[in-house]
Order: sequence, then C-alpha cells, then structure tokens
Amino acid sequence: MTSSPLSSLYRPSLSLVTDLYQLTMAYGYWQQGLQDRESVFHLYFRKAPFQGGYAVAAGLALAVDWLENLRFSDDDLAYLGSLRGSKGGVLFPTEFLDYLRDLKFTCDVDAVAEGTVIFGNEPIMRIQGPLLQAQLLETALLTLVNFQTLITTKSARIREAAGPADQILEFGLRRAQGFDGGLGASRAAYLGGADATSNVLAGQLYGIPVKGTHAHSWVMAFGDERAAFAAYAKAFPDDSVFLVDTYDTLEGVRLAIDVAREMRAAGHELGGIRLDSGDLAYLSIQARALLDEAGFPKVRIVASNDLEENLITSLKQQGARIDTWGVGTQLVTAYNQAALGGVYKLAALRKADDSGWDFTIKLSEQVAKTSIPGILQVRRYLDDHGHPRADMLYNTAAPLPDRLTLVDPLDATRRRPVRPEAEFVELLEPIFRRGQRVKDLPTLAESRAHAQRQVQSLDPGIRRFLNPHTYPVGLELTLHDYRTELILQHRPQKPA
Ligand SMILES: Nc1ncnc2c1ncn2[C@@H]1O[C@H](COP(=O)(O)OP(=O)(O)OP(=O)(O)O)[C@@H](O)[C@H]1O
Ligand SMILES: O=P(O)(O)OC[C@H]1O[C@H](OP(=O)(O)OP(=O)(O)O)[C@H](O)[C@@H]1O
Ligand SMILES: O=C(O)c1cccnc1
Repeated sequence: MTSSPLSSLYRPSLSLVTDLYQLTMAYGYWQQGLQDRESVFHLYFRKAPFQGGYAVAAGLALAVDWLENLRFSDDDLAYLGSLRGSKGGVLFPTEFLDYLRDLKFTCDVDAVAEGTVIFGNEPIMRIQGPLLQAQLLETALLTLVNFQTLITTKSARIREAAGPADQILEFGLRRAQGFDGGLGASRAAYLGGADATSNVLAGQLYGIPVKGTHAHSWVMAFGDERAAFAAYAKAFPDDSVFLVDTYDTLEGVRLAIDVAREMRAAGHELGGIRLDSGDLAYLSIQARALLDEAGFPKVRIVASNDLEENLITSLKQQGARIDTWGVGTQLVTAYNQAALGGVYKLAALRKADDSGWDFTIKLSEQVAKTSIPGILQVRRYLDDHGHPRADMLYNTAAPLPDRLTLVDPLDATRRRPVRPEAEFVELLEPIFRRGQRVKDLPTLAESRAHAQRQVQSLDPGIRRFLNPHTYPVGLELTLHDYRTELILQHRPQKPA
C-alpha cells in the first residue's frame, strides 16, 4: 500500500468509504458464483451544472489514489464481521470476509483526463472487470468525481468571468462542508483556474501556491488602522496586503498609502489592499485613483465578499478596478448547485457461456434518464483549429459502419452526418489494465493548464452563463438503433 494524501489524512484503509448496499450486493454475487462475471460500468452525469453549457472533468487522480490503495484491512474486516442483521445473525459470514481479505483490484479503467471539458451522458470513467469488484467501486468513484467535477467547473466559470490576467485566490476553507470538503474544494478550485488558496493543508498535500492577506481582527487588535498596517509591514515587508475596510474604506486606503510610502523609503513595496464590503465597483475605482495619484500603480486591489461568476462579470461591466478576486463560500460550496448528479450504470455483462456481451439498459419514464448500453467511447470531432465541434458516443464492442451519423439522444429526428475526413480525439484513455496502472498522470498544475486550454477552445456561446448553447453530443446511429431496440424489448407493450 503506498502512502497517499487521502490515507495520510484519514486512516490507512479507506475501503469502507462505500454504501452498505455495495457490500451486500458483493456478498450476494459471491454466493451466486457471479463475482467474476465480466461487467462494464460507466460513470457520467446527465446535465452540466449551474445551468451551464459544459463541465470540466475532475477527480481522476484522487480516484487512482483510492483504487491503488484498495484493500480490506483487518480492522475493516473485523467491523464488517461485527455487523448484524435484523434477527441478530451476522451480515457477512467469515468465508466471505476471507474472500474480501484476499481481494485484489483487477479491473480495467478508462477515463477522461482531468481538466477536459465534458458534456451530459458522456462517460467520464469506464470500468470493466469482475462484477463484484466493478460494483464495489461505485460509491467512492462517484463521491470523488461528482464533487471534484462540480467545484472544478465552478472555478472554471469564475476564471471565465475574471479573465486570463486577473488573479483568483480561493478563500473558502472556513465555509466549506467540513475539513474534507474544504481540502477537496481547494484542489478542484486550483484545477479549474484559481491561482492560489488560503488553505495551508491543501498547499502542503497538493502543492497549490498558498496566499493570503489579513483579517479584520488584525486591525481591531490594534484599534488603529495605521498602526496595524505598519506592524504587518514590519512582519512581512515584501508580502503585505492591507485590509482597508474595517472602519472607513477610503480613509483606510489613504492610511495604507501612508504606510506604503514608509515601506518604499525603507526599500520595500506594498503588495496590495483588500476591499471586503461596500460597493466594490465604486470603492475599487476610487482606491485605484488614490493609489495611482500617490505613485503606487502596481499596488494590487483585492476584493472579497461573497463573490461568484455573475457578480464578477457585473463588477467588470461597472468598470471595477479589481485585479485580484478572493472567492470563498460560493466557490467551495458550489453555492447555487449543491451536487453534481453523476451516476454509475451497468452497461454490459459477459454472457454466462462467455460467447459475447449482453448489453444492459435502465429504462426511465424520461428519455434523458434512460441509460446507454454498450462499451462506450467518446469520440470528439475537431474543427480546423483543433476546437471541439461535436462528440459521438459509440459502442466499441460493435463494428462501426463506414458512414457515421450522430443522433441526438433526446430527439432522434435531429441527426448529422460525420465528414469522413474529420479529425477526432478519443476521450477515454486507458488508466488501469487488469488492476495495473498503465498511464502516468499529469501533475495538478499540468491538468490546470489543460483545463484552461480546454475551456478556451469552446465556442463562447457554450461558455456563456446565461442560456448557453447546447454542445452537440450524439449517439452513433447503430448504437442509437440498438438502444431503441432494447428499450422496445424491455418496455411493456400495453394494447391501446
Ligand atoms: N457594485 C456592486 N455591484 C453588485 N454587487 C456588489 C457591488 N459591490 C458589492 N456587491 C456585492 O453585494 C453584496 C452585499 O455587499 P455589502 O457590502 O453591501 O453587504 P455586506 O456583505 O452585508 O457588507 P458588510 O460586510 O458591510 O456588512 C456582496 O455579495 C458584494 O460582493
Ligand atoms: O466572502 P467569501 O467569498 O466567503 O470569502 C471569504 C470571506 O471570509 C472572510 O470573511 P470573515 O468575515 O470570515 O473574516 P474577516 O474578519 O477576515 O473578514 C473574508 O473577509 C471574506 O469575506
Ligand atoms: O487571506 C485572506 O485574505 C483570507 C483568508 C481566508 C478567508 N478570507 C480571507
């Protein structure tokens, strides 16, 4: 077992990070002799978060970490052995616990690289392997990918609003959903485009730059803004940002300028000021004028106070002179959308006589919720600039016809032929083969740079916040026809 950020934070084994039903199904499969039946599951969401036009895939590196450390420890097994059913009998017999003790992860995993833009119905991960194992992974993979993808996407939207030149500082830990929510959110915020975090543990564990200013309490402790700024400058002569709004913001700016002059006389430069209340557009414009007039055009203006992408857009439209955005609550809690509804669905099962696959489907009253059968790959067609044009889901276990047609999964009459010469990339890449890692993952900073390029490659109409265009994602025609056939087979045909 390798040491990992997750296990170093919590406990040596995180194999019990699951819902009980995964383990009861595992026992049932084992009892039925179905544990090794080969299966394929897809992890995907149906609708992009924040009523947006895209999501940014995230969570893979954490999932790889979890999978590589997946072992049931003696402690885990002792706990499972202690569980009792409603009549007082053991829930899991010793023979099954012995099986779990020896269980080794042997699945194939294909996944979309972190930072890649992704759309509804597209598998972010595909797991192929023994049924018992592949099922057992569901909860942890969803926990990691749903939250990481949600916050990374929120952060990418905030980056979109701030533009490429401004700094974004993530300040959310104190308002996060617990320690782990805060830690995971700091990682995802950085991946999505934030430049730094105030979360020191995230800095240590994930190598994210750590930055910060000071609190109102610092000024209150001195009772006098000028003295407070001077003391902070003494402690950090080259790394000071003064919070100027404790009493009267513009007076605070003037006092900051006084102290900045003293710093300059001693050979140091003030880094910035921070505004945390009031009309941030008006105050930043006034503060910029005061700073520029006093000969401090490079002093940065940091703003914070419940900021999010729409507010940042509005402040920019109002001509705000803010160049650094401190964003906390709204980013780390994904305030306007509590969760990403990613799901994990069985899509194929090897036939009992090993003669091929049975493709599986989950029906729903809503077409949008009916699952897609097959062993899927996502093919992304690119335009002449290498920008995404349309995505095609197809079944890798069925032959592809020579002429390809995309069918809208929500409206089968909407179809578009694929130009035979169109360039494409395939999004699901092999990560594990028979439980062994076959791909080195990029660093978090590399994935962050990839995310920036990916989001920028999307049409502005898809990136915009209000009523974005729908990016075309289609089922390959033969997959669409097969899915329709399966739906008809399974749906009761009641006489009229
Ligand atoms: N020019 C502006 N346009 C739109 N919203 C703004 C503008 N300036 C600030 N806001 C936002 O308005 C919200 C309320 O800010 P405001 O400072 O009035 O109240 P507050 O948070 O209660 O302040 P205080 O800390 O003084 O109690 C915050 O989310 C803030 O970011
Ligand atoms: O508004 P958010 O996006 O969540 O950003 C984080 C907030 O946390 C701090 O406020 P807090 O009142 O907790 O402490 P302070 O005394 O340092 O202002 C900071 O001043 C920000 O306003
Ligand atoms: O460093 C800061 O300015 C900071 C840190 C956490 C929360 N709010 C602000």
